Amino acid sequence: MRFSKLHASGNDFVVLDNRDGKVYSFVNDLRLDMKDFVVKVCAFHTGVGADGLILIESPDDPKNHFKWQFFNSDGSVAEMCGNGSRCAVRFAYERGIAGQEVRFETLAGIIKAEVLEKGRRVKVLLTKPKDYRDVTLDVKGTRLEGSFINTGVPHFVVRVEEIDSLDVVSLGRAVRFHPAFEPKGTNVNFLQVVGENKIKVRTYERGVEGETLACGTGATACAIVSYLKGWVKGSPVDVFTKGGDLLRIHFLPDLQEVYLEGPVVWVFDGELREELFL
Ligand SMILES: N[C@H](CCC[C@H](N)C(=O)O)C(=O)O
Repeated sequence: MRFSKLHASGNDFVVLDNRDGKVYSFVNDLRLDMKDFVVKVCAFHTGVGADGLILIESPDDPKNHFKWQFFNSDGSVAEMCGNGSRCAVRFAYERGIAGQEVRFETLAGIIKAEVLEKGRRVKVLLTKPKDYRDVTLDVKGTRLEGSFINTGVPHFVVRVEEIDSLDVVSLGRAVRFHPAFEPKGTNVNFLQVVGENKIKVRTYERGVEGETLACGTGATACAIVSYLKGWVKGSPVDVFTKGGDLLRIHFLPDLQEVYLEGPVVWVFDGELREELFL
């Protein structure tokens, strides 16, 4: 079973072309369910290793170039993924599934994207931010005065003065499973303002259950909350990620359009063998 490995600022994904349903046949023939398949493929050391897995499928509406199924590395399905979108768009562009302007179907709605620099950069029009509200939590003896916002998936965002020494995993896990966000939980983002229209972000990701090197919808959530709070002046906001890459968030003043832009790397192509699943 052919697969490709791509990463967007260190948020890494296994991408498979399932337009002919071959992945489902492969999984069924091995008497697996998709969750088992995803967990085994995304496992570091024993599998390929990735934060998530993306199936590229034929679109329901022929006006769109493709549909995707997005899975976190724990096998859970997420409505959207900003960095995963950038990888999926690069994959579709290079495989001739789409041209420079791309439209694809996700559980969060139709996502439009633009291929830049022959796919080495991708700019994605995300879903309109929604459900914005302030949220104060007491976790592990710490009061977190933050905000909640949905930028395709749910995000809790809190500003801190010093981000590098923060125990993101411990605090992140406590917030991710906090009753305030039941039943589906939330991604957890910490941001530090590091310049005019520049922020640094670290993210504990739902479904990866750990800190990732970048989170596209998380970076966007932090940029939008920073704008709404007046911590930055406006678009574009540069987001420095844990992995060191810079993501650029563009948006209209009324937030009717929000774009995530950044680099994409196509790492390698490979072949999944059945023995991985025995
Ligand atoms: N783990 C997220 C989905 C992926 C989000 C992140 N990788 C991004 O780039 O937006 C969730 O379950 O909400």
